[in-house]
Amino acid sequence: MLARLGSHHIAAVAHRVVHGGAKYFDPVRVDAAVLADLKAYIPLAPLHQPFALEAIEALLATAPGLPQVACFDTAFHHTLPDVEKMLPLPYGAWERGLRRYGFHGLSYEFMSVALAERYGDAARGRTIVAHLGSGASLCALQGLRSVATTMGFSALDGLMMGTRCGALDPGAVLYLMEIEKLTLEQVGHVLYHESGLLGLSGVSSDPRVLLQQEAGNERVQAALALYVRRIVREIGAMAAVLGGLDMLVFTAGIGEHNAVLRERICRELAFLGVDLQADANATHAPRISSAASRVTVAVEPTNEEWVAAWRTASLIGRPCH
Ligand SMILES: Nc1ncnc2c1ncn2[C@@H]1O[C@H](COP(=O)(O)OP(=O)(O)O)[C@@H](O)[C@H]1O
Ligand SMILES: CC(=O)OP(=O)(O)O
Ligand SMILES: [Mg+2]
Repeated sequence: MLARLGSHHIAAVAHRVVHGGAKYFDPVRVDAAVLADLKAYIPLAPLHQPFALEAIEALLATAPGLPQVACFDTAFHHTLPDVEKMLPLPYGAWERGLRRYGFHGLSYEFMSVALAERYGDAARGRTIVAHLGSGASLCALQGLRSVATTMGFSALDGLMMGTRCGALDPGAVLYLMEIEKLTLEQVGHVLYHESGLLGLSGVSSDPRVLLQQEAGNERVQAALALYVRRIVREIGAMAAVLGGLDMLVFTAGIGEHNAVLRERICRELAFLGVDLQADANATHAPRISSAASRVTVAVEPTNEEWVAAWRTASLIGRPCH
């Protein structure tokens, strides 16, 4: 990487760090003490946290003077009201930091900038952003701030994902461990790596592959149907929290590129006043709702790296281009 940059001066390195725990919200310059804190959150985000921290640690060793800034996926959801943050566990859990943090915050922060630019005040109302990538979540925004989100304490909660289960009855986890005798490690592997689209279909975590094999494969059909159903259910829940819906935005790999799944999701949302314009949806146009739709439906490419770079530049006092 350094060789590729040649003679360019590096002012700082921005990192997307998925979990900032209860301590870190604003971007922070990472030193050995901060790194040690962030390592404590590895069990809360095992698919993400270790890899970001590995990169930071390697650079701390090779270029100790180079500012490195951690930008947190959890930060954007700092505005959630307590009623969304709290988990219905014994109160001590809340005091120990067991609560809904929410993720994909860099993506939602990007949306708060991009949607305001493209739609002005129309984006400041009751908006739901669907970040559908390998991981997937929804964020309900009011005045472009997060008021509800589907991911929780870890990036396992909420929507069904490529290999992650999403929201699951905790009783199922107890059953897997107590009756089926899975160890803690095995159950973690099932929930993070062997569930979701891959687990149900037995074919792939990628909807592109599943859509190709759907005809004649009942497990693939079931996986896609549940994937869509979970999104529809959660959009209904978010709309209830918002008291209605003005704008629905699709982003990330699947949200930006998969017109078939967008169509299947939106078809179930007619009761909210969602109506797609088929050609606009097929070509991934910025606005894919029909003129008659009561809800503006948008496709907006995300850019988490831009947010991390922008935040890092602000922290170290350099302009960001
Ligand atoms: N051109 C495309 N057409 C359809 N789906 C796509 C395309 N590009 C990416 N995807 C989908 O995006 C998903 C990955 O999303 P992405 O946001 O890149 O995830 P992550 O950042 O978590 O790796 C893949 O499952 C794939 O189905
Ligand atoms: C937090 C998370 O799930 O991120 P990703 O979608 O990139 O896996
Ligand atoms: Mg992503």
